[in-house]
Amino acid sequence: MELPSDCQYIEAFLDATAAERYLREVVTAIDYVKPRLQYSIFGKVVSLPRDKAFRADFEKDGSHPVYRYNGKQPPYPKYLPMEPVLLDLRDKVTAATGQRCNSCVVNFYQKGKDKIGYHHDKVWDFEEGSSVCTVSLGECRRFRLKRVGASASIGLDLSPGSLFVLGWDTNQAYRHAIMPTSQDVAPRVSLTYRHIATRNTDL
Ligand SMILES: O=C(O)CCC(=O)C(=O)O
Ligand SMILES: [Fe+2]
Repeated sequence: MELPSDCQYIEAFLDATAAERYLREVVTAIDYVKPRLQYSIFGKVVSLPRDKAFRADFEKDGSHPVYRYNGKQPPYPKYLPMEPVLLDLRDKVTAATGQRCNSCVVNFYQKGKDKIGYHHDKVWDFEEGSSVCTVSLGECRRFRLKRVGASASIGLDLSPGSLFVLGWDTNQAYRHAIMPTSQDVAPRVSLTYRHIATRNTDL
């Protein structure tokens, strides 16, 4: 199925050997926020169905971008500087797409039931007009894009070593999701690179 024109799927962004090597490096380097983050829905507090880690470029004075994905108010997530493996992939992403990226949220989908429900990325902290660039590693999982108000969706299997670019307009007009699966699958890691304008020192 055809993707919207501001999106791009580069299946062989990394070759298979590089994808495996980066997966091992990311698994070794990244500690996720523990316990799993929680959110409230209809008055009930539940854990997110995946693990997350927040990384960004830090200045010498310790200031850094913050992406408040969960609401405009503090507290915002705890950020750490990007590890060398994340910097390395960030540079490859920018070389392939032209998109500058100063932050990376790592998502870890350990089991098939781990997922992300349909959502728009919150853009209040984004550089206006920027795209979200996602590198997938590990298990291949089904991504879906669904136009607001539509029932049909576009499905895409995000394979290890692929790069998906979600354009600004598509993020507004469509919601996106990673579907759960009842199959017994290996873990998947996604590196979601963004260019964030808000800094912790602005808040
Ligand atoms: O894991 C993915 O590929 C998508 C993650 C996502 O949509 C997000 O972190 O906002
Ligand atoms: Fe998203």
